[in-house]
Order: sequence, then C-alpha cells, then structure tokens
Amino acid sequence: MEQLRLEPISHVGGVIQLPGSKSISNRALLLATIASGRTRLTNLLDSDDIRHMLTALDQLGVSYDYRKDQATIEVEGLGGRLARGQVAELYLGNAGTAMRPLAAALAIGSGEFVLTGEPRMKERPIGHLIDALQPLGARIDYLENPGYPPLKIHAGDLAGGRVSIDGSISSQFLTALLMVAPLLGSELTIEVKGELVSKPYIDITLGMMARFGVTVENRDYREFVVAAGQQYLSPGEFLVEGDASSASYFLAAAAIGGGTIEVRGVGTDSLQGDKHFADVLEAMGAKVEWGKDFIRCSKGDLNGVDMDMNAIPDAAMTIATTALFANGPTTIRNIYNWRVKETDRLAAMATELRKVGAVVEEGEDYIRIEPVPELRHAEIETYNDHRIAMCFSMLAVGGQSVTILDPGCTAKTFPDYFDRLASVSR
Ligand SMILES: O=C(O)C1=C[C@@H](OP(=O)(O)O)[C@@H](O)[C@H](O)C1
Ligand SMILES: C=C(OP(=O)(O)O)C(=O)O
Repeated sequence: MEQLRLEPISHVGGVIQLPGSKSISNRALLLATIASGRTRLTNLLDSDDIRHMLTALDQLGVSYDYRKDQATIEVEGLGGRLARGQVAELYLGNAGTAMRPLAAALAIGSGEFVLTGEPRMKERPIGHLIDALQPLGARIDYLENPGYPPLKIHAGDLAGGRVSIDGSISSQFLTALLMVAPLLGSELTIEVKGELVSKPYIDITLGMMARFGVTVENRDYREFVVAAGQQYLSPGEFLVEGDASSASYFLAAAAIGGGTIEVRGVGTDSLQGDKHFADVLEAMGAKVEWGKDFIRCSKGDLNGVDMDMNAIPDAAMTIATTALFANGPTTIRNIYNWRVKETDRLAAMATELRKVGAVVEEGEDYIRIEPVPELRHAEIETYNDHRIAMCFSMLAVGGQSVTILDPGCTAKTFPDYFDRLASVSR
C-alpha cells in the first residue's frame, strides 16, 4: 500500500485558493440538470465524488460540456424530470451527495435503474429516504440488505402530499427530498421526525434551490412546504464557492503551526456551515479574521474546548487532531453520525489518536481527547476515509512526523491535498 511520511513542518504561511465545495458542486449539477435553460458552473470541484455524479448524468443522457482544466461545465437543463430511457446500473462510489439525491430524482419519471457503489456505500443507511419516498408512490427494492444500497428503482409518476422523514441520522435524505419536490407537480409538505442532524447542510440546499428559482417554507426545521407550480430555472452562471470543509485543514495548520494562512473562496458570505469551524478555532485561542470571500487564521495559544459539533460533522474531525496541540482536553459532542460515514469515524479516530499517544475516551456520540506532552510517530490507517488522511497531517504541522497510509484516498474530495499543504509549508 502506498504511504506518505510527513516530516515535521517548521513553519506554515501563505494563501490557498480553495477547490470548489463538494456539497455545492453535486447539488449544482443536479439542479442544473432538472432546471430549464443552460447553466454554466464555475469552480466545479474535480474529485471522485463529483466524477461519480458526472458519469451518472452522462449515462442518463444529460448533455454537458465539461472543461476540466478550467473547472467549468455547461449543463443543458432538461426542464423537468431526469429519468429518461433505460440505464442498467449507476455506480456512485462512496458519494453520499450523489447516491441520496439521485435515488430520489430517479424515483420520479420513467425507467428502471440500479444504484450501487463501493462496499462501504452498501453499509451506509438510506432507509429513511426510501421510507419517505414510498408513500409518495415510489417503487424501490433493496437488492442486498434492507435499508442499504444497492437499490433497484422502478420510476413512476409520484405525487406530492404530506410525508414524514427521519432526520436523525443524515440530513442528506431531507436534502434529496427537498431538491426533487418541485418535480412532483403538486405541493409537498415534509415533516421531520427526530432531531434533525447536520442542519446547516439544509441551509445550503434551500439557498441553492432559491438560486434556481424555487422557494421553500421552512417552519423551524421541523416542517418544510414546497408549494406547487414552481419550476427550476437556470440562473445562467453559478459560481461554486470554495470548500469550507477543505479549508479546515489549512486554518487549523495556521492555528497550530505558527504563521498566517488565508483561505480564499469562503468567507462571511458563504452558504456552508463549515465556515464556522473558524469560530471553533477562535474559541480555542487562534486569531481569525473574516472577509466576504476569505478567512485568515494565525496561531494563538490553544486551549481545549467542550462543544456540540453536530452542525459541522466534517470539519469537526480537524478539531480532533488540532486538540493534540491544545492545553487541556477537548470534547466533541453530538456526533453519533460519524459512525455511518466513510468509516465508523468515532472508532477510527479514537484508535488512530491513541496510536500517536493521546489519551482518548470514545463515547457512543462523543470523543474526548486529552493531549500529552510527548506525541510519537505512528503509521495512520486511513480506512479509505479522505478526512482521516487529511486531518492527521496536522501532526506534522505541530512538529511530529507521521506516516499516512493510502494518502491517495483524499481523491474523494481533495485529490491534490498533500501538494497544497506542501505549498504553504516550510
Ligand atoms: O449534504 C451534504 O452535502 C452533506 C451533509 C453531511 O452529511 P450528513 O447530513 O449525513 O451528516 C456531510 O457530512 C456530508 O459530507 C455532506
Ligand atoms: C461524509 C462525507 O461524505 P458523503 O458526502 O459521502 O456523505 C464527507 O465528505 O466527509
């Protein structure tokens, strides 16, 4: 297996122009597809998760002109439902932002589809979404284990009405249902059961639907109403913001490493909840400055924090390794759904943090990390989880060499992450 040994980095500093947001890229591709008109997306992320969405859209007969070297794509909107004709099988890797919305979109229209992915995707739940689509008339079969991909979708004419959806494991199910609601032709009221997790991702969804001309009534995240008679309309050009989760590694590097790093492409204007990662760093003691389109971070004397990080589940992983360089323990709470992502992230983070010497308590839905004066070198197992590979690079920034196994797994969202880190390291 490939591995990457990172030597201690004595100083970090510079500017990072962020790659496009994964969450926004995949939403924009789907919305541009079902909107009427041609949409030009700029700063589209080039990574595995987006490639899976693009390949699926191509198989579905969607016409687009992709200029990969310019991070730009022009999508010819269908002006409505996506399911046209027969496609045997769509392979979506481990991209939750492709699997969940496409499952909902393909249930409406015509044709039969199999949605599948890599082995871990078959262990990631999707039952809450299917349970919400079925009462609307969707016919979806589980081909292996009930509640999990692969799925066989028999598309059909679905109508709106009132449905409830469980939001306690993933917000992506609600996102999927919201995005396809205007295709139903009648009003849809969605009631959310359980405590909705990862709420800011719903704000991304609603914000983007609005950019494509559809408004949703949000009744305190408990009920959403998508009125009938609304159609997606291309905004013409749409700039994909920089990825706020990817920004977390550089902001943390500055907080730990001693220099100043400015990330460009996310700032106060960003739709992404993960921009608030910078607030957590500030609460820990880092110096943070904001602009509309940038965040700048510099080192501070870092203290541990005890915080609910349900709203920023992806960026919270970066806090877990930043915690190694703080005074006092850090507790990251309300992150049960780390267990159903690329790997069981709670178990994996606890195991790998212990390998470098930290004292770690793993709870059912929290992790507590106690830093130690002397960290040690370790080979970090990455479990095919891009974020584990990226967040453990903070060890090198903090002065401790580290070996990352299978560093290529960052391709899911950030293929050239380690080169970009090197570009701000001395
Ligand atoms: O909607 C999105 O784009 C995402 C929502 C989050 O998932 P959950 O809602 O499953 O926590 C996040 O972890 C994921 O990386 C992207
Ligand atoms: C959870 C993640 O991905 P997905 O979109 O596949 O859920 C992630 O990127 O951390």
